[in-house]
Amino acid sequence: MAEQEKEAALPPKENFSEWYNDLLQVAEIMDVRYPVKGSYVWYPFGFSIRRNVYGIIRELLDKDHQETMFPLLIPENEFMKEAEHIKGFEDEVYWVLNGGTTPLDVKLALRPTSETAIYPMYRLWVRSHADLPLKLYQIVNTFRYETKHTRPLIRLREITSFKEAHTVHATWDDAAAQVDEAIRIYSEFYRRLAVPVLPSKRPNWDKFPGADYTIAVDALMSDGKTLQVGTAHHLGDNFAKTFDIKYEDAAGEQVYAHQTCYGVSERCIAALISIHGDDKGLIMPPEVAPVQAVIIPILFKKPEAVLAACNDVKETLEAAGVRVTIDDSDKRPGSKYYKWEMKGVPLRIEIGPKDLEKEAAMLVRRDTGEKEQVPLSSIANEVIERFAVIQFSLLENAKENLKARIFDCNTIEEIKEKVSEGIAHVPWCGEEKCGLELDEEVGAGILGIPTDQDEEGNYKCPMCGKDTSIRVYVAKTY
Ligand SMILES: Nc1ncnc2c1ncn2[C@@H]1O[C@H](COS(=O)(=O)NC(=O)[C@@H](N)CS)[C@@H](O)[C@H]1O
Ligand SMILES: [Zn+2]
Repeated sequence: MAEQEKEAALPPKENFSEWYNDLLQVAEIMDVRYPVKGSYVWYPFGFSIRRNVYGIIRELLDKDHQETMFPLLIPENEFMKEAEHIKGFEDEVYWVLNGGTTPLDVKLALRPTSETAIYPMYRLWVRSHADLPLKLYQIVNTFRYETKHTRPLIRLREITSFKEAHTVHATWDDAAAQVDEAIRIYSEFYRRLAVPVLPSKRPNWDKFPGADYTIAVDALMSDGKTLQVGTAHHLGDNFAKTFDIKYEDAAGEQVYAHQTCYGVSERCIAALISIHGDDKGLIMPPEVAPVQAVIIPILFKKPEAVLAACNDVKETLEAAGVRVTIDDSDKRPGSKYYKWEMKGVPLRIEIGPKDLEKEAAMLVRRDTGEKEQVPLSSIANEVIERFAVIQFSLLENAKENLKARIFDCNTIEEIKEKVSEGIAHVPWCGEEKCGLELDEEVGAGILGIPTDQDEEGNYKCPMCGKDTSIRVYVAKTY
């Protein structure tokens, strides 16, 4: 990859939009110059982050799901079967009309999501309650003709990393338990990325087309807007009735199955970049960092001895499973620091003649800048311990920041003021009319009813004044 000729200056993070766009390029995560709107190119460095991040979601799902892959193209007759689903996607679906110069007799949809590709096959696969629960997932590209402003990793027309799980159950309750399990898996997935998320039940007007209800997890981005970073849908037996997915129960009756589906996309990477980065660039949680430690030789004296020590340290760390590199390029140390800080490498290891005299190395944390000299003899333990400390610190800081930016509000004025900084926690009577009017009034929408809705208090809906015991999150969103 062509090295950055000059050290491209990154705007300060408070200019979040410019900071985010420039960082994707300068840190070599995504190249946004591809000539199709809403389609972007992974640089190898960015793709390595994706591989590590999706390795975690696979680890969590593979405990009791199976990974598979369904076709990209969906025949129109299948796609058009589920009325609500079509209504939800008719403006977003791409169609293939020709094969070469031959018009197709059946139009083919590029999957915007795969219910209508998968469920005709589930109809063939599900026969008896012994086949249930069926829990499959795939990680594929999907296509949505987004008309809102497209943004790399956040709002794509080609979603390159769409992890969609589709499960089949004997009863509505079993499917409801699976939706809760999906949100638990997502909360654990995001904890591993040191990204705190808020699970909430979406209001009816914002649920997935064809679902009974939707529970989503939202992350608070550093500009105070929230990003929906995962969703789980209870599909009831709506799709089972449409696609005739039935099983024979213990009494020999044919029963329609109940289903769920749940998905995340590369927004998970947008969230970790946005939440952990700073003015110097990325800060990678160690578990997903393509390079976890970079060794910088300080070569003004005894260069051979220093380089030999650096290679020993690299071998020792590699043997301990650390992703480590030595930057022995002929750049001056300062520009090396700049490059690897930009790429968010969690730990820098400086080794020079003075360190050698003490048989030590200087460890520098990317997240805090803290420097500490450690003995070469225990470098692997010292490095691995610090990864755990960095992970804990990134998550705790992010949790504190989130907590500090959720504001209890009771009046429209308070809500208006607070949604420009973060999330308003607002009483709501539950009426759609009030919910939509609130959105109009304050320019921010109801995210949903927190799943950990603790107290049943008595509040007044800020729109209609009616007594209510529930409060919802309201925020400006991506
Ligand atoms: N245009 C987009 N670009 C990037 N990510 C997106 C886009 N649209 C949706 N997503 C992400 O994909 C997740 C799942 O999409 S969804 O429409 O909510 N749900 C489904 O498609 C269901 N079939 C579950 S997989 C969303 O929570 C959101 O995080
Ligand atoms: Zn109301």
